[in-house]
Amino acid sequence: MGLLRTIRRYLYGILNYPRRNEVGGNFGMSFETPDLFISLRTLQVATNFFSKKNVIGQGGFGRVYKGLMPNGQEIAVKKLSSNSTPGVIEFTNEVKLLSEIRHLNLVTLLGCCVEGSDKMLVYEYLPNKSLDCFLFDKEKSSSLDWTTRFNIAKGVARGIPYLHEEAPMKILHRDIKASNILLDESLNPKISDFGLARLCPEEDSLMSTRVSGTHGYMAPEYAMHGYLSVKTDVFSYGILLLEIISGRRSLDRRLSTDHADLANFAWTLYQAGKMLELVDPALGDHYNTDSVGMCIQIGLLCCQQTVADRPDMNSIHLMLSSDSFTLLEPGKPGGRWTSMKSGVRNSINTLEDHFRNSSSFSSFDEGS
Ligand SMILES: Nc1ncnc2c1ncn2[C@@H]1O[C@H](COP(=O)(O)OP(=O)(O)OP(=O)(O)O)[C@@H](O)[C@H]1O
Repeated sequence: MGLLRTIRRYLYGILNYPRRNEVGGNFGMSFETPDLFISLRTLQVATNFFSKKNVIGQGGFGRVYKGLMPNGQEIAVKKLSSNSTPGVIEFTNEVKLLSEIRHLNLVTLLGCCVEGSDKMLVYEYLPNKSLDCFLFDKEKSSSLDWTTRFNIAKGVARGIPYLHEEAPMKILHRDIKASNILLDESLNPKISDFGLARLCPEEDSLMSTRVSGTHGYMAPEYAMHGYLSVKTDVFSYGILLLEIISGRRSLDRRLSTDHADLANFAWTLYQAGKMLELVDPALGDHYNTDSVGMCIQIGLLCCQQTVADRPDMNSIHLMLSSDSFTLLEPGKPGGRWTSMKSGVRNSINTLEDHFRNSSSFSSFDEGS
């Protein structure tokens, strides 16, 4: 109970500072409270008492429900499982970060609810769900033509540098992957799920005690040694880009060793001068070979083993936006990793320490 009270107090502090009076204007919403808190009762009514019929997704921390607000606005409510202990940290993290950032290619947080053991996040509703629902579904993948895929790749490449360089707080997402790219009615992408996001390290990279993310998208230096930097997001973006081109998952253990790891498979084809064999068969011949070739090369540049050789996200966006960019030859992609280095968990200079020591976290730590 004490912890929940602290979290609530903490969230209240964050959400009312510094724009208590701006919220309605910012979100164009007419919720019953002037801040971001939405009552449990309102969400119960909006989701038909969290009816099974309203379930639109299931994530690692709980179910996602579709809801309808009294003003007619459609919403998505992410309800954290009450027994989800790590979820409390991710929850506070997500609310804090999302309440401060606005971008066309990032999902908008409309509000949150903390009542009793219930913790919920309320987002704008994206009618086309997530990219993975299209990409890895044989029947739906054909509705993603190359122009749409390229537009999605570019949109994500616009959203990440906003997080890295332009947002009020510089942020690492840490979990860029197809299921975290939501699609609006016109299939424009919005990056979601900031549960694992962290403030950008002030130095080039820092160590993280808790290595979290998704297998198959994690940069090897992060998975194995806990080194975290903007280039870990770049690595994940590269994997995502190769998935968008190929319609294949980053890791597919049903395939032979040579084919299971997408980045290595793409690299082998690239070196053999057969990179177009990577293209999703669902695209048939309906794609621009120059544009696809450029994207494969950019994807491979992002996945390089040598961290310093990976481009930053702003450069990637520039490369995708210009035909005349001369791309470097990509080096070897990050190898597969199997275990995390044990010393990582005991590291003193942790990103979590850095995060806690920042003034914005002091109210959370007090009394917890
Ligand atoms: N704002 C939204 N609008 C529409 N659908 C959504 C929205 N948010 C989430 N969903 C759907 O709910 C699913 C689960 O989302 P969630 O972010 O909880 O988990 P995830 O990213 O798939 O997995 P994990 O949390 O384990 O990384 C998504 O894949 C998507 O299909």
